[in-house]
Amino acid sequence: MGSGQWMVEKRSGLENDSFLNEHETAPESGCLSIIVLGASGDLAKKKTFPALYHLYRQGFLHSNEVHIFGYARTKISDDELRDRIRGYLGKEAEVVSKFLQLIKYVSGSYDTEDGFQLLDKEVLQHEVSKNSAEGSSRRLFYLALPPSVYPTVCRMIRKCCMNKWGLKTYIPDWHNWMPQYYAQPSLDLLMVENLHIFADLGGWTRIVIEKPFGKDLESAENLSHHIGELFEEAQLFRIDHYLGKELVQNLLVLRFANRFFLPLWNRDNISNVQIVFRENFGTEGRGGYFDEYGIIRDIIQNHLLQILCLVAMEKPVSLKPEYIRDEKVKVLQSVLPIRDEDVVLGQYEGYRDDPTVPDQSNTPTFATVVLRIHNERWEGVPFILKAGKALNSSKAEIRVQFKDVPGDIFQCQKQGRNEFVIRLQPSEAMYMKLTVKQPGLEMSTVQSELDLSYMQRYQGVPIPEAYERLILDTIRGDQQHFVRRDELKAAWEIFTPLLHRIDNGELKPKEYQPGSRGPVEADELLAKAGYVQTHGYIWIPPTL
Ligand SMILES: NC(=O)C1=CN([C@@H]2O[C@H](COP(=O)(O)OP(=O)(O)OC[C@H]3O[C@@H](n4cnc5c(N)ncnc54)[C@H](OP(=O)(O)O)[C@@H]3O)[C@@H](O)[C@H]2O)C=CC1
Ligand SMILES: O=C1O[C@H](COP(=O)(O)O)[C@@H](O)[C@H](O)[C@H]1O
Repeated sequence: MGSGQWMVEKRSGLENDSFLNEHETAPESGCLSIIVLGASGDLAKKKTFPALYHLYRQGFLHSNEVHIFGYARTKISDDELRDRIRGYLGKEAEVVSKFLQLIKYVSGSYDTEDGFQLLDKEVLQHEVSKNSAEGSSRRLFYLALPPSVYPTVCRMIRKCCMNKWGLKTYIPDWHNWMPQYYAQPSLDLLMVENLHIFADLGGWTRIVIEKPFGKDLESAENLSHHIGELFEEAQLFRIDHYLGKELVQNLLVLRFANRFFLPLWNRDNISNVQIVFRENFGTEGRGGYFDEYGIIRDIIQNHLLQILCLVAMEKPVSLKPEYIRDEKVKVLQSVLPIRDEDVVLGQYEGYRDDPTVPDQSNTPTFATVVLRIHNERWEGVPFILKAGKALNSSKAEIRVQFKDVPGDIFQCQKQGRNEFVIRLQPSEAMYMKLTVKQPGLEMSTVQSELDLSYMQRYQGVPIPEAYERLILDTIRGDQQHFVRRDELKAAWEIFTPLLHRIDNGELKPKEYQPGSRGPVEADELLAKAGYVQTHGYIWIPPTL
């Protein structure tokens, strides 16, 4: 169904976005308003606005149809907001200043209607100024806010700021008894003899929510329930920015578009899988936030678990977002309860010196957790999720270690196992550690690698920032790389019992030196889980 047409159909409720998704016909034009709530904050400044800038610079956002609104309580002018974010954009002064002109700032509270009514008025004014066909305007709300205010903010958006469905043009007789514009919920008023009439003019309202989505199963479910009463799932984009990273997006291609991985990707061949996140700095100014959450909620329950899903899931029926997310949910539901002996927690020395962190804090800044998947493909293969702050390096990678070669006639086992490593950052790469003949006259073996280093192989090809890609997906209505409600629930089901035990002080983190590998017990757990470290071989990212 194309833009500008009316449709009369028997239907039970308002399902505009789901309907469009189902038919995949949402037009990609029309007035677009992007509203960044929490515009004065850290994420907005460092990630959201720069991502929007890059989309603009590359021509994905057009100045003739897009306008960006910042909203927060802080009382600043448009120019003050622009000055705050200017330094985080780019070096092309002219493009930057054109982009900044698209931004307007509205100040208001998060829990009263007047601010949101003002915001709505500004957005509407922009839509009218662009001669947007009534009903075709698109409103994207990005919640760069602490989760505590999500419920009230969502309520306010629902009440005051939904995309307007213009009726005047299309039902000339009706506008005499209706206000000129109707927000979506009012469409129920259009029920005539059990027929609902609605416009499919490509307009929508979508909400992007930042993690953390709750603190445990119960709080996450409450949040989902609350927001679910206001918006349909198809309107909700729960962002996990690791899903926007280039090599995370490559996982399904690697696994399902390459014949040689298909027969190997299972318990018969793979000994263990490690998914690792390391940062060489501490909580740095975010101690207050971090202490409430800890490394499991901050990194493992979301970023690393999402990666585990993509590594372990079965092939989806097709690339339709719902098929992919169905498979992810199945993997999560197959994860066995976590055993205490499969966990090592750490806290770096000096973490509690931060004045915003309580002196007695039990919050882990490091954790290794071994997950076990109870299904035909993965029974017996440990998935080791490891994350830590203030370690000796910064990187994120997936390391798939294969089993020993049976009947080792070269006696090369001591040199190390085959590994397939996907390096997410820095220096995106994937390499396969394999044993080869040492070049020369002797018949001896050595570990080497097949290396696909992106910087070398794709010279001059820019790798988009995760947020850039995910915001574009939101505008396009593609939910493949966003977390669905049941996925979130299944993820919390895995970690909630462990988190409660940590919160209650039943499990204590071990102290480790900043700049170290973390607690030594973590390496012992790795060895116990079956990981065999290769000695004497180090992969070095190639330089140009
Ligand atoms: N910063 C980061 O790198 C990352 C952040 N996130 C998530 O993104 C969201 C935003 O993060 P971030 O920008 O760091 O957060 P901030 O603490 O900077 O908060 C954003 C804005 O929200 C308002 N705000 C802050 N505290 C409160 C409060 N208690 N009640 C109401 N409003 C408040 C402030 O605006 P004002 O007072 O002007 O209204 C502030 O500028 C969070 O959910 C966070 O977990 C996710 C990944 C990374
Ligand atoms: O979500 C988060 O991610 C960052 C790390 O993101 P990256 O893209 O730089 O790897 C982490 O520092 C932060 O604690 C966490 O909230």
